[in-house]
Amino acid sequence: MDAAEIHAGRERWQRRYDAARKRDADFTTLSGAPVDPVYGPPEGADHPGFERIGWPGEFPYTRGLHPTGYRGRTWTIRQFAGFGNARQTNERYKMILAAGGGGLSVAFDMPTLMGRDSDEPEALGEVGHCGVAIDSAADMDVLFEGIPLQDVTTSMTISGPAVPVFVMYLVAAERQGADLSKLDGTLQTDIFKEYIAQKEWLFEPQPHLRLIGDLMEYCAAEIPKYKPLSVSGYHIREAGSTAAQELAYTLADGFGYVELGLSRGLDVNTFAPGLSFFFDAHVDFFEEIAKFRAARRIWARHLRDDYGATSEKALWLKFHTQTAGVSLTAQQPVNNVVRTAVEALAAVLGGTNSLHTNALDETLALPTDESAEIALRTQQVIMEETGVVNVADPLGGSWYVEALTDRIEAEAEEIFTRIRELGHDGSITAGILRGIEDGWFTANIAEAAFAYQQAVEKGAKRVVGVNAHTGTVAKELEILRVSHEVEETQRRDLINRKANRDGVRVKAALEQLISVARTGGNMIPAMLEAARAEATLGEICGVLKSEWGIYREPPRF
Ligand SMILES: C[C@H](C(=O)O)C(=O)SCCNC(=O)CCNC(=O)[C@H](O)C(C)(C)COP(=O)(O)OP(=O)(O)OC[C@H]1O[C@@H](n2cnc3c(N)ncnc32)[C@H](O)[C@@H]1OP(=O)(O)O
Repeated sequence: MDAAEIHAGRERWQRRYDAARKRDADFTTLSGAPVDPVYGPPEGADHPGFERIGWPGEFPYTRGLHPTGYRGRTWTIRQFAGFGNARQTNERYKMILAAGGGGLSVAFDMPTLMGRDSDEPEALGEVGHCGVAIDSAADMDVLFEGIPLQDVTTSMTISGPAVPVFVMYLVAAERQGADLSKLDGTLQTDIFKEYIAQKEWLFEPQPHLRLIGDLMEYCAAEIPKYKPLSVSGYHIREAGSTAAQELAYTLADGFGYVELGLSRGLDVNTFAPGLSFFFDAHVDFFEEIAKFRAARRIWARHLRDDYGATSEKALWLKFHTQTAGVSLTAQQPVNNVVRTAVEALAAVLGGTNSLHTNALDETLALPTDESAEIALRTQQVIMEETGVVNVADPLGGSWYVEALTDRIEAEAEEIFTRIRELGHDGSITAGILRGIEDGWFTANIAEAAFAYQQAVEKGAKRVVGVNAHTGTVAKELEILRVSHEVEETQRRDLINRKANRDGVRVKAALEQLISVARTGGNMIPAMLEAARAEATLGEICGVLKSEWGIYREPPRF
C-alpha cells in the first residue's frame, strides 16, 4: 500500500474514532505518559501488504472490529459455570455477577448435554456433576431466579439438545415477563464440532442441521440480537489439534452454517451476525494472538467474496475465548494461575470479545468459590492494571506477529481446499460431512495430539511440574465435591413435577412436535409449546429420537 493510501486510511479511522463513544477512563501509561488509541506505519512511507493489516474497525478487521478497540468497551468477563442443581448454580451466578462478571455462561451436566432426564438409567451417577442438571423449564426458572434475563447476556453451552434447552430458556424469560425480542445471548448449537471432536450428538447430521436451520430462521426473525450458534474450535483444540487445524476446521464449520442459512433462503446479511465463534487460548503466546487476528481476516474475506455479505456486522467475526484446559497440570496446580494469565493476555491482545479464564483446580474438579474468584480476578488484573486495553491491536505491525498471522492464514486456506476436495461438489458442507463420515477430522486431530505427546515424553516440549522442574513444596488442594444427594433430590423433584403437570397438554404438545417433524415446518413454535407445558428434555429428545433415530459413530482403527 502506498503512503497516500495509508494516510487516507489513518484519517478515515481517526474520524470514526472521534465520532465513537469511549469509556470514561484514564488511557495513559502507569507513569502517566499519553498513548495513542492505535499505532500504524510511519507517515510518508509505503508499506507493502498493509491492506492485510489495516486499521481497527475496517475490513479485513485483522486489528479488531471496532475503531476504539477496548477504549469503547472492554471484553465481557464471562465465566462458564454450573454444578449441582439449579439452586446451587443460581447462587454461583449471583456471586459471579456481584464480583464483576459481565455476562452468564451455563455449564450443563452430562445427562442434560446428552438430552436425558435426571431419572433415566443412563444418568445415574452423573446428575449435577460436570454442570447443572436441567430437566424442564421449571429448572430454568430457578437457575435464573432474581436475574432478569432481559438485562444480562446469557450463553448456554449445549449442542446436541440445544434447541429444546433454548426453548426452556425462552419460557423462563417469558415467565419473568421479559420481552423475548430483546433477549441477547448465545447458544452453542455447533453440531459439526460434536462429530469432529466433542461427541455429544443425538441424531445423524441431517436432522440436527434441520433443527439448526429452524433456529437460525427463528432467531433472525424473532430475536435479532440472539446468537443461535457459537461455532467452536475450543473442543477441537482440546482434543489435540494444532492451532491452524483449530482455526481452519472451525471456520470451515462456520462456512457450513452460512451455506445452511443460504440453503434455507435466508439473507446472509440478516443471519450472519447471529454466527459467533469460540476459540481456545493455548499457552504459545504469539501463535495464539496470530490465530485470533487471522480468524477475523479470513472470515471477513470469505463472507464478502464467497457468500456475498455486504453489511459490516455480517463480516465481523466475533469470538469468545476460554483459556486452555489441556494446558493445566494436576502437578503443582497453583502454577495454573500463571498459565491462565498468559493465555488470557493472548486472547486480549488478539481482540477477544468475551473471555473465560480457567480456575487453577479445573484439571481436578469443578472450581471452588475461591478458585473461581481467582480466575475472575485474573481477568480484572489484566483489564484494570496492565494498560493493554489502552491501545487497539498493540502488536499489529510486529514483523513476528504479522508473519505468524500470514502463516496461519495460509495453512488454514490449504485446509479449506482439502475440505472442499473431500466433498466433490465444491461446497464446504459436503466436505465436512464426508470428512466426518470418513473420520478424516478425528484422524488428523489424533495424529497432531500424538505428535505433541511424543514431544512431551521425549522432553522436546517442556511442561513445568510434569517433565521439568518437578520438585515442589506444594500441598494437596481442597477440591469441590458435588454430593450424590443432588441426584436424589433432582430425581424426586422431577417425579413430583411430572405427577403435577397437565399430562394431556404435554401429550398433545409432543404429538404436535412429531407432526411438525414429519411435515417439515419450523419446529421452534411446537417445541416452545412443549416446554411451556413442562415437557422434559428427555421426553422432547425421546420423541425426536424415535422419529429420526440416533447416530452411532462407525468404529475406526
Ligand atoms: C469448554 C466448555 C465445554 O464444552 O464444556 C464450553 O464449551 S464453554 C463455552 C462458553 N461459550 C460462551 O460463553 C460463548 C460466549 N459468546 C458470547 O458471549 C457472544 O457470542 C460474543 C462472543 C459475540 C460476545 O458477546 P458479548 O455480548 O459478550 O460482547 P460483544 O462483543 O458482542 O459486545 C456487546 C455489544 O457491545 C458492542 N461493542 C463491543 N465493543 C465495542 C466498542 N469498542 N465500541 C462500540 N461497541 C462495542 C458490540 O458490537 C455489541 O453490540 P451489538 O450487539 O449491538 O453489536
